[in-house]
Amino acid sequence: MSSKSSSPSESKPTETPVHEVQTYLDVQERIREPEYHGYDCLPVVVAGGVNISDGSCDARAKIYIDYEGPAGLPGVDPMSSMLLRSIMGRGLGGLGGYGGESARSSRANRERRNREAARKNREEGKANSKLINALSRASLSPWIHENIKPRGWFYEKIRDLKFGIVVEDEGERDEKANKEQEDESEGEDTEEDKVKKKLLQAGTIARPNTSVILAKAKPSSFGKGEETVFDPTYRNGLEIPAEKISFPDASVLKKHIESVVANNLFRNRKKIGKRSRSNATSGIHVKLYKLAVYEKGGHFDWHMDSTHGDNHHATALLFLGSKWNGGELKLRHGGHEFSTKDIKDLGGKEDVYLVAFYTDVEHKVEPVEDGTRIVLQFDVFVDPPAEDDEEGYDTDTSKGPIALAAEEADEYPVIDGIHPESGALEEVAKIIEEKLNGENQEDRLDRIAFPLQHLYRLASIRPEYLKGADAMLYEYLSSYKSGIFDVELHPVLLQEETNSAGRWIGDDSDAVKPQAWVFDSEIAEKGKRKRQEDAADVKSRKRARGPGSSKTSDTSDEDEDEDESKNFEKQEFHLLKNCSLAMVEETGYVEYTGNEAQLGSAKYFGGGMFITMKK
Ligand SMILES: O=C(O)CCC(=O)C(=O)O
Ligand SMILES: [Fe+2]
Repeated sequence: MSSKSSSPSESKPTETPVHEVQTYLDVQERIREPEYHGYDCLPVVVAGGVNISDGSCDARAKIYIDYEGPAGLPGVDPMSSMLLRSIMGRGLGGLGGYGGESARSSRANRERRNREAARKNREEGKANSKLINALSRASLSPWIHENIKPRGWFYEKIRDLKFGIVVEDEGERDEKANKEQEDESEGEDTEEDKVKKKLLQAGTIARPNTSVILAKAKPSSFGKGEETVFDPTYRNGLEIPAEKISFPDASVLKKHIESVVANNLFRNRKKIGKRSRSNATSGIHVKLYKLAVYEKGGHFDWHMDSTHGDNHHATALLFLGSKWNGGELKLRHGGHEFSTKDIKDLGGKEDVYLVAFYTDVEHKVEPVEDGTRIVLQFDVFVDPPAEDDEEGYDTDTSKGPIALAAEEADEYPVIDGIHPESGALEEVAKIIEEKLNGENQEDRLDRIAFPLQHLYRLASIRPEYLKGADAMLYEYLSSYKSGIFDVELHPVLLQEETNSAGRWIGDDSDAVKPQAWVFDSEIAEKGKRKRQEDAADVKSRKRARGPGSSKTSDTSDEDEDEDESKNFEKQEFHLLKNCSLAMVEETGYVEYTGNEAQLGSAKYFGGGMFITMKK
């Protein structure tokens, strides 16, 4: 949704607006581009049964969509997602279907197939909603908040921590500017430059000097699609970049944030299992990004934060002890919501608060009613495992702290009521095992998949970078029964096929309901084959390829042989309501990112977890 006001709870459009359809058309263009194929995504096409590339159909799997949703989850209107609106708005629960359907099929054929699919869905819906339900309950909080209480040991340590703003000496500035113009010099400050800079004291963590800060803060930009823009109707705030903020020693503060974030949001990182408070090498490090200031009327509408590296996975906000009213921070993810309004005393004088969340969690700052709201924003980076160091992160998934914590749900921090329900993970694994390796050989699936709950940069869809519930499920399923499953991660593009009016292709007839299919990466394969044309021999190009062949982009002959042995004829993809994957192609979901434009490799992608039985 491109309009800032069309959040799930705020609007329920009845028609699909044209600009949203345009986004989908853009996506369809993207998937056809050769560069896109280079990304090696598995395009999961939710369509009218028609292959977008040539109208043929090569469906190999059923897609199940969480229609009813698990009972008891705080609801986000399912109509909020364009994709789900299109599919669910027609009152079809647990969509699914068999076989292929060509664009040229007759209407009668389609109707018959639809009736048949609907009947099968009803029969199977019950069984499949069990998996979707269990997956939804295997959930982890995507955020944490901590009141750094006055009189607490840590508050005492940081309350008087001073900081300053680096400014150039006013008198020297013109002279320097002239000199720079003459020299045309750019880059690092010389020793001489540094001398010319001075530090303005900006107060302490508990008592920031508002007037000094306001005098030096500049208007904040934000990323809208591929542009970085200023638009006070979307974001009206001021900021001072990290380079201009100087702490004599911020190590205690940073270590604390690192340890809180590590122990809650990244429990699968190195040494976290030890749960040592003083552990500074938790595999997480934070870097100050900026100081943000909102005065009366200041606000920032819904967005996800832009990322500053493939290993940048969370944002930590330290609310300084200035006084303000309003300006609540709202967070939402996967149907869960949180608001700082519920935190007593936030905005109370000298109170310090910490809120941290994964970068793909949508958030907004409501208008400040009065006072000045001052926040230090930190980027949270996950240290990549050292290349030659297998112990760089916890590879022993059988004892992974997330898996352990999930088994012992009581021990896991329960935040805002979101926590893994004990038993939910085991239930997920059991259902998957039954589907892949059940007694009745005929009914066995070759592969089963579900979406990752978080969004990632393309390069970050890797086991060691998984966030929250994704990390937990990956660990659990990889180690289930000493490793009976192969668990693969793939970027996934969910795609809806509509015509320019936003109608399903073939939607001219009441009888024709949308069918949902998972396609294998045939489209990607075509692009890949084209690239290989010059190099590869004709024979190998003509060979039929299985869907498993999409998992690497640099396919060698050896890989091809291996890929061909994998033939996933029967697969299922289970799509959860409110999952980021279902929303990722909404205009509003990806176009409004944090502080800068989201370009190239910094774009968010959805992913899926694909499970097969180990051979
Ligand atoms: O100040 C806040 O609470 C959050 C600001 C924010 O979301 C941002 O600057 O990206
Ligand atoms: Fe943000």
